[in-house]
Amino acid sequence: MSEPAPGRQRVLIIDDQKTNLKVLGDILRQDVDVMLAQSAEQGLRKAIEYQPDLILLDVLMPETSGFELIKTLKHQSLTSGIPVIFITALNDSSHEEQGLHLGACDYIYKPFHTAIVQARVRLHLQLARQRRMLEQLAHIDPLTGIANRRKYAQVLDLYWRSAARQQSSLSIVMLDIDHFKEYNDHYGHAAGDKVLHLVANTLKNSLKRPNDFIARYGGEEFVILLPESNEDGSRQLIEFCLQQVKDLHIPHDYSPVSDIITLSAGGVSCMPAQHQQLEAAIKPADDMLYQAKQQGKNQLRWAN
Ligand SMILES: Nc1nc2c(ncn2[C@@H]2O[C@H](COP(=O)(O)OP(=O)(O)OP(=O)(O)O)[C@@H](O)[C@H]2O)c(=O)[nH]1
Repeated sequence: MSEPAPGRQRVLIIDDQKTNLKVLGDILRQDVDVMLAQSAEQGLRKAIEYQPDLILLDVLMPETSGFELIKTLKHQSLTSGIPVIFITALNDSSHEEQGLHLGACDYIYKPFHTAIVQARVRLHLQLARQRRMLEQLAHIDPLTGIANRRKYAQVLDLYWRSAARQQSSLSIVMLDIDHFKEYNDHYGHAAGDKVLHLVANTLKNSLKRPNDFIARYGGEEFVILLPESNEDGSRQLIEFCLQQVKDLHIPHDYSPVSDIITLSAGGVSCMPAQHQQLEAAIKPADDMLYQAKQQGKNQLRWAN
């Protein structure tokens, strides 16, 4: 399956009848990238892998019905947000009610009218796009443009569970700009805002892997999550991040530790266990940041 064209939305059509797949595919292909699946199992796989913007789902299919499949889709975090339109020969109100009750956003009877299918698909894609934009806005810190604390909480939960399942290491790092109050007091709040933006984006651009994650934790504090990264690799990367910020050479004549903007950081690498408390696992990173501040700032401390 080829990659979809950038910017184009994707629709996954799931129907056991090849002719239905072809007809529906043909009428939508002009507006969107179309993916086809001939069974519920194949549809679920493609929904997880390709994250379509919309699913058109037949109800009557052998083995697993559309009603069964939508229950699975709505229960999985990776697919629960994808809108589903039923398109079915079950053209009575009780089935329509059941489909909508199970979480479908629309219900179209077969035989269908081409123009109506196109119009409804367009409408739901537009709603999906608006929903995605709102979600993105709700997860971005407006000053720095990086993820905010709400997004961090979600990603941490996701990474934590995934690391526990795969028995892999997760590194958590807290970072804080040194003597930022003095910076604000002497250079002004607007200049402080610019520094926050620059530091946040320098840290972000210093991360290497697609799943490395940074958020603004609050004020002048940031948090970095490094999944599948052990202590050595994580420490090296964070030292590199701190150096990248120093290399900006942002003057800070009122910092007792340096004449440029520096950061202190505290990190921990852990192997999450299913029933371990998340808060307890993060605390060492906080403690290490505190230690770094106490022991002179402008440094990284790592929990043993
Ligand atoms: N410009 C600006 N300043 C902020 C923002 N959020 C928090 N701050 C400032 O960050 C400063 C944090 O001060 P402190 O918590 O005393 O920390 P600090 O001066 O960096 O001292 P250490 O952390 O011990 O090095 C305060 O002056 C806050 O007003 C922001 O969005 N913009």
